Amino acid sequence: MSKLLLVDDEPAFRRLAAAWLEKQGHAVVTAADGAEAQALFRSERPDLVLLDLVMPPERTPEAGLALVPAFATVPVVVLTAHADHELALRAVAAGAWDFLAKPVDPDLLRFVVSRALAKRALERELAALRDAQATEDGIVGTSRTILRLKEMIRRIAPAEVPVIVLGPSGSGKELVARALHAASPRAAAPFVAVHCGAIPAELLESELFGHLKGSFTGAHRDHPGLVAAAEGGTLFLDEVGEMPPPMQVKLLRFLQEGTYSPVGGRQPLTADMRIVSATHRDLDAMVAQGAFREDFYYRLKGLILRTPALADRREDIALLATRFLEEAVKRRRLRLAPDALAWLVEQDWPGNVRELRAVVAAGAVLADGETVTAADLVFARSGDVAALAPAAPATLAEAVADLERRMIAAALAATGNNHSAAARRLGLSRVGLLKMMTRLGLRNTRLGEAGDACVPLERR
Ligand SMILES: Nc1ncnc2c1ncn2[C@@H]1O[C@H](COP(=O)(O)OP(=O)(O)OP(=O)(O)O)[C@@H](O)[C@H]1O
Repeated sequence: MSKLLLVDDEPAFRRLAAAWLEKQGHAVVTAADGAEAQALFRSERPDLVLLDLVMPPERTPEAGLALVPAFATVPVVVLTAHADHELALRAVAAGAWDFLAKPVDPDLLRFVVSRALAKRALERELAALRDAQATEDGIVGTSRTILRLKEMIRRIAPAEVPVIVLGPSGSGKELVARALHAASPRAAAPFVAVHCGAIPAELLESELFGHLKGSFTGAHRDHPGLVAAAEGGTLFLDEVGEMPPPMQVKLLRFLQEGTYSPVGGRQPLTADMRIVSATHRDLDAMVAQGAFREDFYYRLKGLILRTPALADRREDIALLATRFLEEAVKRRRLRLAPDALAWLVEQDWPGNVRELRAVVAAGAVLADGETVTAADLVFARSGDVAALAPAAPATLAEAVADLERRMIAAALAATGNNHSAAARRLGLSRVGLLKMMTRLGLRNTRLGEAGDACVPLERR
C-alpha cells in the first residue's frame, strides 16, 4: 500500500480528498501547513506528496514553491488555482513531478496519483536492481547489449587469445579491457594501459620497449618501458588506430615472436602478456585505405567485443546516473529529481558514458539542497557559469566558495571530468584543484589514493 502526504490548509478539501484517495487503496496522512508537512515527511516517509502552494502563514506561491525541493526525493504533485499555468510550470522547474488545478477533478486526481506512484515504484525497482547487480567488473547496466557483453567477457577472459574492443569514445572500452584482465588467470599480474594516441610518435617506441642509458639525448639511465611493466599480465593498447605504421611493424614482431629490443639495445628481451586493444576508429576501413597494417590488425583481432553507444541503451542511463551521483557525493545525501532523470534519458550523449558521468558529477556540485534538478544538469552540461542563476550567499566567504564551486563544476563538465585539463582552465595546478575540491567538500579521496597515481599515462 502506498502512503500519500496531502498538504492543504482547507480542512474540507483535506477530508474529501483523503477519503477519495483512501478509497483507491492508499494510506493518507494530512498536514495543514509547511512546517507540519516537513515534520510528517520525515516521520512518515510517504511515497508521494500532494502540495497546495498557497498556505498559511505566508499565503504566497513563493513560500509554497520553496517547499518543493524539500520533498522532491519523492514525486511531488502541486495543487494550484485554476488556470495558474505559470505557477504550475515554475513548480515543475523547482522539481515537482506534476500539477493539478483546483477545484480538483477526482478522476484526474486518481490518474495523476497512480502515474506518480508508478514512477516511484520504478525508481525503487531501479534502486533494488542497482544493489543486486554484481559490480565486481564495474560495468553498470542491465540492457540486453550490456548483459551480453558481460557474458562474453566472462567466457573469453580465461582464454589467452587477443581481444580488440570496438566502440565509440567514452563507451567503456577501457572498462571492458580491465574487466577481461580482472577475470583472467593473469589478474594478479599488472594491467598496463598505453594510450597510443596521447604519446608522441617519436616517444612511443621508448615508452613501450624502454631504452638503454645513452641511447639518445636525455636518456640518463636505463628505462624498462611498459611492455616490461606488463610482464605476466595484460597490455592494453588504447586508441590502437592512432599507432604510427613503423611502430605497428615493431609491435607485430613482438606479437609474433614474443621478443623485443629496447631503444639502443641489441640483446632481444622476452616478455609474456595478453594483448587487449581498443579503438573508436573503423579499422577495416583503415586497412582498406592502407592506413593500418593488415597483418598487425589480424594479430590484434583474435576476438572482437563491442561497446554500445549510450544512445543505443537508454534504459541504462538512470542506473548509470544514479551510480555516478553516489560516487560523486560520498558525504552528502543527494538524489536526482524526477525531472533530472527524465532529462538525462532524453539526451543524445555524443561523449557516451564519460560525458554522462561528468555532467552528473558537475550537476551534483551545483545542486542546492538534497536534489539535483534538470536545471542543474543543463547548466552543468553547458559549462556556462555566466548562465547560472545568481546565488544569494550571506557572507563574502560563502560567496567566494559558491563561485569556486560553480567554476570548478563548469571546468570539470567542459573537460569531461579531467582534473588536469580542468585545473589548466582554471589557472590552477592539478594538486591545487584537488585540494580546493577537498576543501569545498567536492571529493573525499586523499591525494595519492584511488586512481590518482596508478595510471601510467594520463588520458588526454
Ligand atoms: N557500463 C559502464 N558502467 C560504469 N561506468 C562506465 C561504463 N562504461 C563507461 N563507464 C565509465 O565511463 C568513463 C569512460 O569509459 P572508458 O574510458 O572505459 O571509455 P573508452 O571507450 O575507453 O573511451 P575512449 O575511447 O575515449 O578511450 C569511465 O569513467 C568509465 O568508468
